[in-house]
Amino acid sequence: MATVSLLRNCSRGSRLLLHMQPLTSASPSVVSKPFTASSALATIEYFRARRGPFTPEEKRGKGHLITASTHWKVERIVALGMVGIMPAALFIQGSTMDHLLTTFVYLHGFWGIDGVLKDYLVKFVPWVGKLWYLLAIIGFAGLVNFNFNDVGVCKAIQMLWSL
Ligand code: HEM
Repeated sequence: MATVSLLRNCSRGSRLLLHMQPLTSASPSVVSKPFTASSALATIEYFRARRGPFTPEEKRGKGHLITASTHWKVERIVALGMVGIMPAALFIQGSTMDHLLTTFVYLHGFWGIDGVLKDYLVKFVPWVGKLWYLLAIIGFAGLVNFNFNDVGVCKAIQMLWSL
């Protein structure tokens, strides 16, 4: 269900970007309207992440992407995914599992630390988010490289445990 609504929001978002108009419905008039400053503002408003309160219409997906809540759902899907992937990695190994495990654990850890930094540190060190993004990109690239050009994370964890 969450995936369906995510896909629906993505397709709505891409249609919106194409026409630079807030999408109120699948009305054909949206396609013919010219690009104006107010429609650009409406587009920015549509994508702007905010914490609410949301109207019942917005909660049903009208006029706002509700990016923050979509992000919240994706975070939970990733965390739940790890509950299956971690034990599965004990039995099924290979490059697909290496990349799956890396992506899920890394995304979860990335968002977890990102949340902690935003909650407690950004107030005192405003640039810490940028530093975190940079470190995270370098770290993820390193893991992907390790998966492609070395034994991969599953085998590496196994080798660590057998020491
Ligand atoms: C199956 C394993 C795991 C599950 C189900 C899980 C689930 C969760 C959940 C539900 C939260 C709370 C999110 C929130 O309140 O916003 C969380 C937070 C967090 N997790 Fe995990 N997690 C798992 C493994 C891991 C691993 C392996 C790491 C390390 C890379 C990690 C790092 C974090 C961090 C840094 C936070 C944020 C803590 C905070 O906000 O104080 N988790 N996790």
